[in-house]
Amino acid sequence: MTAPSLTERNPLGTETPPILDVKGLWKVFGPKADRVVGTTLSRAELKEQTGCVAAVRDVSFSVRRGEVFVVMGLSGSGKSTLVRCLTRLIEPTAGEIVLDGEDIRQADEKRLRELRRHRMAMVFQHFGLLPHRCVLDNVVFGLEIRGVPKQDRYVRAREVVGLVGLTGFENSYPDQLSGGMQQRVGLARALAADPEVLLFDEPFSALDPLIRREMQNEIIRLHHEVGKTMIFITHDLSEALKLGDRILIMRDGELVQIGTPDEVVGAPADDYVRDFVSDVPRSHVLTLRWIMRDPLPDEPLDGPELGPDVVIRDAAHSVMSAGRPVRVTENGALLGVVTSVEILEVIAGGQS
Ligand SMILES: Nc1ncnc2c1ncn2[C@@H]1O[C@H](COP(=O)(O)OP(=O)(O)OP(=O)(O)O)[C@@H](O)[C@H]1O
Repeated sequence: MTAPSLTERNPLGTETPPILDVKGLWKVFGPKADRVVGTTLSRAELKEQTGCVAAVRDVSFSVRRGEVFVVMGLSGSGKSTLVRCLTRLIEPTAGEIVLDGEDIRQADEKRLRELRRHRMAMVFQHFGLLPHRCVLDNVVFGLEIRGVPKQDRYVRAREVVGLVGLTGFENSYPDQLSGGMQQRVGLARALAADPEVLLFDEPFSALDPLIRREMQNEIIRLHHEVGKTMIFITHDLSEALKLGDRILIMRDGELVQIGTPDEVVGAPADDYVRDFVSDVPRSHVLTLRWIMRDPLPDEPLDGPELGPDVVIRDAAHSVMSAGRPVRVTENGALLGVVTSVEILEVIAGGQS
């Protein structure tokens, strides 16, 4: 399938300014790492000839303000290294990282600590909650180390505890909470400092599937409420498709594709991505924009209207029962039509 043009279908609008710009980022582990930057050797050749591992190879991307940006790839593809390089928890070997105008690579240690506390906060898989402190005090602790004045700490802590759905549990201790609830405390702690960007490193991979789903929904709800920019690492495609406004797919340290969920599923960049997405029900991810066509000369154009970004599955009932072409319109303009034929091709054509 051919991807609809980016400007047409970018839900956040291409005009949304980036909050984070990464250009030509490399992280090489091993001796004389900087000499390896720019190499075209394969992973095995590099290891054999230099003893180095290029965990991140020439990766460039921008994250837009307010988007959920997912970094996805198999184990060892370089996701954690990439995201840790953003705040220099791992020192990059080469490249540029600019956060809202600030050159992160120029920051000294003191500035880096401030950045990690106030601008780009990381939410880890293990939140490291303090067992002898109750929920509220765990969140307050996060504010304490960020230097928030004492009188403001409890007000803010109560606010974010409410935001993550833990009202009533303020005085509980971590060992009295389920895994999912402990995650919420960690989340509250990160949110309390109100950083511009939240970085999540596989935060839910240790949770059982039901709680995991609950936490994913929680992230979506929180994102709606606070609209914060989030960079989210996962190796789970369904999680990436569910949460991501855009997904960056990595393989062996390299960027393979950046795209919205429907672009990744509808127009995979190569066989690696195609393989990744082969089990995804296309009708659950692709939108009408992908299947609409020009109206035929004699087709009636008085059918119902739907927007181009309606997911095919959600449109199926209306289109199938319309009895005439459904018009796909945007801002009053007719973009194309969809009939049950196009819907059935996706659902029944071996690509549903
Ligand atoms: N400190 C290190 N020294 C040497 N090699 C490293 C180091 N840290 C990571 N690597 C290597 O870099 C590559 C990328 O690792 P990274 O942990 O970033 O991948 P990942 O996609 O996050 O994987 P996972 O999901 O398993 O955490 C791997 O080959 C790994 O072995």
